[in-house]
Parts: sequence; structure tokens; C-alpha cells
Amino acid sequence: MTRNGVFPESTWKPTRPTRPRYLPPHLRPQNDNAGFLDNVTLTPELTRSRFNSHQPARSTRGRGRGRGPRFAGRRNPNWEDEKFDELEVIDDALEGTNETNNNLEAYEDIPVQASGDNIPPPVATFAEIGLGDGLKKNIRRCNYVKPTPIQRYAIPIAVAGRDLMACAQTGSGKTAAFCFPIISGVLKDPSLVSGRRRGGGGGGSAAVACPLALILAPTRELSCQIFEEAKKFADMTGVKISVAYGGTPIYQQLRSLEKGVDILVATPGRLVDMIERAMVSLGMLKYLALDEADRMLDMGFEPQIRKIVEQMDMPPPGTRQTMLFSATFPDDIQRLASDFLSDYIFLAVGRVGSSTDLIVQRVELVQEMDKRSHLLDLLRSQRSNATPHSKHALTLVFVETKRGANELEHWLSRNGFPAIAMHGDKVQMEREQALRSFKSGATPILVATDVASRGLDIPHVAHVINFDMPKNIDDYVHRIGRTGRAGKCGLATAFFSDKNMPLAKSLTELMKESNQEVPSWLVQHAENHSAGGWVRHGGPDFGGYDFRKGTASSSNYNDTYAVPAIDGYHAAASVNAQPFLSSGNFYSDPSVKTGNVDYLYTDAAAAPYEYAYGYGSVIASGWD
Ligand SMILES: Nc1ncnc2c1ncn2[C@@H]1O[C@H](COP(=O)(O)OP(=O)(O)OP(=O)(O)O)[C@@H](O)[C@H]1O
Repeated sequence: MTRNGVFPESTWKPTRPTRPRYLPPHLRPQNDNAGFLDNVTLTPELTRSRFNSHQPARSTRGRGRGRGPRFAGRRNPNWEDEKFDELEVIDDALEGTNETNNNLEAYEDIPVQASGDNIPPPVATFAEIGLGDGLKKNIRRCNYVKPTPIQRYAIPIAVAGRDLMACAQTGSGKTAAFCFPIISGVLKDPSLVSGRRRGGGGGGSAAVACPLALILAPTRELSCQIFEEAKKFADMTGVKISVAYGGTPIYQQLRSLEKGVDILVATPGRLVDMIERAMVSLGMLKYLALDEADRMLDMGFEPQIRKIVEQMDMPPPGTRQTMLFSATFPDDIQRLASDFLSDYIFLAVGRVGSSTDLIVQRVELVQEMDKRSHLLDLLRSQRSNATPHSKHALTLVFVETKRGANELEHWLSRNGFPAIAMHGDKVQMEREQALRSFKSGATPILVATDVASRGLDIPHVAHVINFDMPKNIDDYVHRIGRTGRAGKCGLATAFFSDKNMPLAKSLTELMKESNQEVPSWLVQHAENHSAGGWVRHGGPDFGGYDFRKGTASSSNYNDTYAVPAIDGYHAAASVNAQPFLSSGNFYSDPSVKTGNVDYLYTDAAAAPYEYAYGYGSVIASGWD
């Protein structure tokens, strides 16, 4: 990968070489309508020079992620040398200081609540935790100077061997919170020293891979991202990490497993396939982590997860360590998740399911038939108000259907806004190309279904537009969470139409909670649709909500701390949002006022649908 985050074309090998490569409309020759070209090398450099000369390559300095996707079987031969190139190797003396840690203090005042027995205390620095020298060195190389709140609280709990259900806002560093304890645990495992585990521990075949740790994620792209992150954290420690996900030939991934694997990152479908082919055994598993755990346990994935966790050879709760992470955790999913846990600690950084106040949310009343012209107006306005800095900004547009994504991609491109679609009907190669083109800035607008709503950490996404509203408020939280990450600010705009009225109340509550300006028409609709009320997590008081507190056994879980109080939370929130809320000029550059903003914003905000206990009724669309 190059320094500007672009993955060199020369190192990229298509997984299906016989299939012509898809080109989005704005990148096609004028007489080509099919969208597929043979023998054309689409390089970001080419696309920039032909179509996007105003889009310079961007540095991703200081970010741990999003430097272009890299996937199993397509390893850049220079990766070992290059992967830390963009990361400042920092001085030991800086650890624990703010000197290199950009905007993460934005999370400092968020209250934290934990419940469960004998909760290990939080730490203030990574140095306090016995993570091992190799891992600590890599943490410094990744420029992680100070742990974020979720890391401060979750890592000591996990390192102490406790099961954990953890909830923290989007972009606040949950990946490292489960990766660090797992890597550290694997490093201490005797089998790492005594050689690779093969053969399922007993009479199994020597060809069977027996990972010590399994990290499950709902989409292929998220699995790849976690894999890349974990590889950076485990660099030169001897810990072997592999990834398994669908849509790409299984043999490549099996070849990687044959070399030995300590930590396997996987999507559920491909993992089940590998286990059924007797290529993977979970018999020696010590650590299980579910990222986006509520999504993994809702109706779309639960049967597969149950199969993996309960019907294969995985050790039962209590003998393995289980960690569940997400930004949202509905009560019914918490209840279900508790089947997989043993004597666990529930940890909430901020309120469960809340959105970060680093994201300015705008909601606009737009009828279905006016959405396209409204979107064009919004994008034109964004373009005309752009400063040199904001020209680097990326815009992510969420739509409901795969067809809708394709249509909007074409329509935007025809109207002079380079866009590319990403959804579950595209083959994996096309999905990867879309994401790569977006990340590199070659195509600065990504039109996506919910397949891109969770977990993806793409630097420079400054604006998330909910062209179609999601089906529930939690999906909204995840969608808008693609911006406003790692302490940076972002903007989310929602096109709210009549058919979204059932969402009015939950959206109003969510926006109020994160100190957003709620339009009066939305408040009015919320009141009109208040039947049933907001049935999210817990009452009006601050706090995460541990569903066990509502049960007869709640007295077992009274070991609770909360830091700091609600006032601190809201004070911090309003400080973060203030430059946006108070600026009469919506298209101004807030960084001028805050010094805390990396990109530029445009108009508007966002929102979703009444959240009830029927979370599981949401049909999976475009998921893996
Ligand atoms: N301690 C840290 N110091 C500096 N940067 C960090 C730190 N922890 C995480 N980051 C960066 O913050 C960004 C967001 O982290 P991450 O993707 O883990 O968030 P998340 O909580 O998992 O978000 P989501 O809920 O959307 O999945 C990443 O770019 C990551 O590299």
C-alpha cells in the first residue's frame, strides 16, 4: 500500500479473474453502458486524473484503520515493511500524554457504568496493564497514546479473564478493547511457545486448524478490517491471525489456516462451512469475541451463531472467555446473549444505544418523490461551500434497497457527482472495489445499503446521508456512526418522509439525548406518535442498562460505579456540538472555531423507526 492509503493495483489480484471488472457510471467511457470493462486497469491515480483531479491523495496519518482494504490471499508483498509507514513511532515518554493523541479527549467526560460481581478497576494508561512488551510496542506504533474510556474499562476486565458484555458509542475504540486482551492472552498461552496447535487436541487430523481465539463479525468487509487491525497489533509477536469470509474462494483462506492460526477472524457462514469440512476445530478455543454482537444475535444471524457456539466443539461458557461488543444492545438481545456468557460484567460507556454528540444530526422533511432533487441540492451546496480542506471529505449515502443503491449511483453520476454503490448483490470483488474507490477518494460518494452500516472505519467520511431511513433507531445510530469517529466531528442528514413517522419519537429522544437541535415539526410528530412511548433501554436517568437489573437476581449485580455524573456528560456534549448548532452558516468550517475538526460539513441530519422489542423482526439485507 502506498503512503496515501491507495492500494497499488499491481499487488491486487482479483478473486474471480474471469469476470469483467465493474466500473461505476462516472468512470466509464462515454459509449459504454454496460458498466463492465475487460482489460482496463482502474487505478485511483487514473480515476483521479481523469475525473477527479481536485481530489488529491489523502494521508491517513494517525488513524489505525482504513488505509485501504487488504484481503486474505492478496497480501501486498511489501506490507510488512509498509504497514507502519504512516504511523508515527512515538517516544515512550509521550505515553499517557496528550501530545500525539488528537481528539480523543472528546470521550473523557462520558459516564461509565459497570455491573456484575468483583469488577476489576479501570486503568488510566496502557502501561498499567500487563499486555506484554510486543503488544505494547505495537500500540505505541499505532499512535494509541492513551486508552479511550471503553478501553480503560474493558481491557482490565477482559485481561482478568472475565466474560463481558460491553456497549460504547460508535467510533470510540471497541476493536482494540477486545483485540488487545485476546492478543495478550494468546501471547501468554503455552501452546504458542510449544508450537502450533493442530488436530483438534484429540484424535483429529493434523490438517485441522485449532485457533485459540475466534472473533466473529457480521460482514465480510468488517471481518477484513478487524483482521488488518489485529495484524497490526500483533505484528512481530509471533501470534498468527487469519481471516475467513464468504464471497471469495475458500481454498485461499484454507491455505492460510494451514500455516497455523492463533486468532481467527470470521463471518459466521464461512466459518460454519470450514468447520463442516473439518478444516477448523473450535475445541481448543479460549477466547470468543462477537463484534456488533446485537446484530450477530438478532434473527438474521442467531441460528448460525448458536450452531457455532453451542453445537460444534466449542468449550462451554465458563471454560472459554466470551466478550460481546456493540454500540447498541437491545434488552431482548441482551437476554439472549446471556446464554453465551458466564458470570459476566456488563459495561456501558454512555447510555446504551446513544449516538455520540460529535455527530451533528439534521433532519429534513422530504417527501419520497422529492428526495433526489433534494439530495442534489444538498450536494451542490456542499460542493460550492467547500474549502480546500473539506474537498477531501467523503459522503456516505444510505438507501433501503440494492436496486435503489444502483439507481442512485447512476443518477448521481449522470448529474456530475461521482458515486459508487455497495450492496449485497454485488460480487465480493465489486464490493471491495467500491469500498477501495471510496476510501481512496477516487469516488467520493458511496451509496450503500445496511451492509456498510456497522463497524466500518473509513477516514474522512464527513457526511452521512440517510436518503432512506433505516427500519429502527439502532440501525440509525450505527449508520450515522460512520462519521464522527475517534474524537472527530461529523455530520448526519436524514431525509424524513411521511412513511417514517413511526420513527419520530425515538429519533426525537435520541437527538435530545445527544444535545441536537430537534425541528419543531419532528417534536410535533413525535407527540402524535407517542403511543407506546420510547421503549429503549432503561429510564430517563443516565446509565447503561443491564437487563439483569430488571430481574429478581439484580441484587447480585449491584457492584456498580458511574463516572462522572450526568451533568459532566451533557456539559461535554454541548461543548462538542456547539460550534455546529450555533453557526448560522451551516456550511462553514467548524474547525476554525473548534480546532477539533478534520473535515468539512454541509447541511442537515438524520433518523429511524420506533424501536420496540421486535428488533429481531428486522429482515437482514445484504449481510453476510
Ligand atoms: N486509544 C486510541 N488512540 C488513538 N486512536 C484510537 C484509539 N482507539 C481507537 N482508535 C481509533 O479510533 C477509530 C475508531 O475505533 P473503532 O473502529 O475500534 O471504533 P468502534 O467503537 O469499534 O466503532 P463502531 O461501533 O463503529 O464499530 C479507529 O480509527 C481506531 O484506530
